[in-house]
Amino acid sequence: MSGTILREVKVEDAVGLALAHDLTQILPGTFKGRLFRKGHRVAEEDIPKLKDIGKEHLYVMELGEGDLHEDDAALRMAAALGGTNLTCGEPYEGKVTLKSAIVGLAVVAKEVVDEINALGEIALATILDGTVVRAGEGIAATRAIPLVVPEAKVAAVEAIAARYREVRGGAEPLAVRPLRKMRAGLLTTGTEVYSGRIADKFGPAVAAKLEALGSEVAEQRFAPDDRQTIVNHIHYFLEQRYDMILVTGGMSVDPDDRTPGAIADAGADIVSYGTPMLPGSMLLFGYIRGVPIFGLPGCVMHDPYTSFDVLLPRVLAGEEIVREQIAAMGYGGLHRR
Ligand SMILES: Nc1nc2c(c(=O)[nH]1)N[C@H]1C(S)=C(S)[C@@H](COP(=O)(O)OP(=O)(O)OC[C@H]3O[C@@H](n4cnc5c(N)ncnc54)[C@H](O)[C@@H]3O)O[C@H]1N2
Ligand code: MOO
Repeated sequence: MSGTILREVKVEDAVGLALAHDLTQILPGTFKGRLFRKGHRVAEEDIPKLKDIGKEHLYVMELGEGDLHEDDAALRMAAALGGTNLTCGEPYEGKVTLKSAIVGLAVVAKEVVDEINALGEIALATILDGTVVRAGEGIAATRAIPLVVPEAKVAAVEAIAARYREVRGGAEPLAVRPLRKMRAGLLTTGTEVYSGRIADKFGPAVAAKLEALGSEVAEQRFAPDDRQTIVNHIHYFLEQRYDMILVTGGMSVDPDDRTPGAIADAGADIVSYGTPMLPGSMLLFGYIRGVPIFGLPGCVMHDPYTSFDVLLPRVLAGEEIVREQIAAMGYGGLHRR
């Protein structure tokens, strides 16, 4: 703080003065929020309420040159970081939240977050990169830790954000990518399903996962555990020009698990067979004539969060999936213990 004067005033003597910051009330289990807004002029009847939340003294503030109030610091940082499809809220208890305006895939540059938080005195908290967000959900929040911070700290945040944009050819440190509506061809393998021995549970589960993200299964077909039959169905889906091909079942180590071999025989470039995440370790991802193709293991049918649920939104957001990205899914990828 350079030149800022913070004077403590007894609440009894504060009548008529403007509050220097939002004041929070916490009633455990019932309420946590702003009781008084910054700038509110203290009235006689406020005194008991202030005492109830533990305030005996209030600050009267004269901001020095080169200093920023927590609200202004949080606003400037949010403005510097915010990108496409994000809206910036008003300061609340010294915090500004960047919220998604759409359903989409959150883009969060971890290196920017880490560099900013290493500065000290200011905080940037985000969700994880690649998370699916709904409209109105927060993806990041900025805040100054002390009530007043040097303006230079905030300028440093602005410089980090600007440098990232410059070095990455205009890429945004925080943004939300919209999800495309894709039409998928779904091939369900398994002689036990094809023959009618058991009812198909994979089709409805996969359709629900696609629909939840605004896409659809355009056509479902069934095949026994026969390599050439699976290849033929994949080629049929290519002729239909579906945006994505999904093949379920037969992904692990039994002699009847024909799917990975069939996907290769069909002519796919396999980005990865095997994904370091549980559930979903037997997932295969590749491209066939530019069309994304997945081999989906049994767990996708019954587990709500698998490697498919990580990769599907990325594909819908238009990302080109590369091997390194799949290899990096192992850290934090154990969800079935
Ligand atoms: N020794 C090992 N065992 C297993 C491994 C492994 O690496 N070594 N991997 C495990 C993982 S991970 C998974 S996931 C499962 C199953 O993977 P698959 O994709 O090969 O699944 P299937 O064998 O085809 O089927 C498993 C189970 O689910 C039933 N199923 C399949 N499709 C349908 C459908 N459309 N509707 C209803 N039920 C279906 C199928 O009848 C089997 O009972 O393997 C682990 N084991
Ligand atoms: O691929 Mo398994 O699907 O990890 O459970």
